[in-house]
Amino acid sequence: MAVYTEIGEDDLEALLELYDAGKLLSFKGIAEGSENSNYLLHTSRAPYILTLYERRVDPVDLPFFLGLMEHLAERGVSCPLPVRRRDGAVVSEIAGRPAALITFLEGMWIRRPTPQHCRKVGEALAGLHLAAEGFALTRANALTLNGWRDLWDKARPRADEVEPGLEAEVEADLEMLVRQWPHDLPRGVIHADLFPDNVFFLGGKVSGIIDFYFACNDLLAYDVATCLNAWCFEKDGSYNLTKGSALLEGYQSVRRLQAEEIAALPLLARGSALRFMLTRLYDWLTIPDGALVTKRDPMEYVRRLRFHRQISSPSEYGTGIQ
Ligand SMILES: Nc1ncnc2c1ncn2[C@@H]1O[C@H](COP(=O)(O)OP(=O)(O)OP(=O)(O)O)[C@@H](O)[C@H]1O
Ligand SMILES: N[C@@H](CCO)C(=O)O
Repeated sequence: MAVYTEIGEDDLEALLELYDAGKLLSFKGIAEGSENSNYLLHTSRAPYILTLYERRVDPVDLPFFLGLMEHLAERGVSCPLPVRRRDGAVVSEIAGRPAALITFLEGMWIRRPTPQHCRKVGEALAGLHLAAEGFALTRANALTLNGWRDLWDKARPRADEVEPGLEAEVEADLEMLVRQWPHDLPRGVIHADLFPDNVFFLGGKVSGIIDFYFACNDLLAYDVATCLNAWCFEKDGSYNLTKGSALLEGYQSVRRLQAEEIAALPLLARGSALRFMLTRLYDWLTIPDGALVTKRDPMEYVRRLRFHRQISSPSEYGTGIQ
């Protein structure tokens, strides 16, 4: 459940007065998600999503996130479009939180992705990378090497509560990644959180990409690695080579990966697994039990880390390179 901030009908009606978005008919909090509060609104004009930005979103970054959605939508990516107020602004305030009204996208996210879904998400990711070219604003990735270290410093003293030995294991990974992290690969705007719950499908096609609130400028292949982690592992923790290969083929049918990017995949996938393990671990240790937020299991990503550690060739992800 992710409704951290409750809003009242009067406040919402007053907020809608600022927009040309019709009169409020109904609204309800959306249970899914974990980062921000989301409401589904029905107005006399259309359905909309109202997002209230919570803990991990720095309001300074909102022009980047919302501007990126506008840039991508103009270039044919199906993503929410921020609704401008009558005065031209896109960021409002409600219940003391910064908030934006965005368009509603049709579709459902896929609980059990097939190789065909993985291929489609690969294509969509590459399409997003190409469409983002030329976006004027930039944002550094707050959740790369330094950000990992900051999170780890906070979580580390209690890591062994989650599994004995985890502290030493993660510390060794982090040190290795800092030493070996690639810096010279192609860069651009990345989504940085393209998990199944952020991709809507309709009739077997990608109908929309949402949740750009970790987007930033970083290595394009790192986004591919994040998708391999998020889409191509089974519930039992095993890697599905057919899915991995489909995702990579889908991506490369739109944007070819350079040999250096392919060679770096094991390291990038390991870094990406560490990144999601760390945010999950931090939340696991800090969000009180009983809060209206679904806590995601850090151990799922510890197991991904262990998998990537024993990879000896990128072909084990399905790249087709021996
Ligand atoms: N533009 C949209 N159109 C339709 N539904 C949306 C839209 N934006 C958000 N939603 C709904 O709200 C839910 C949560 O949104 P979102 O993933 O952005 O939240 P979050 O808290 O940032 O989640 P996450 O944990 O993935 O970071 C989605 O699963 C979807 O059901
Ligand atoms: N997609 C993230 C949550 C939002 O950042 C995870 O599964 O840990």
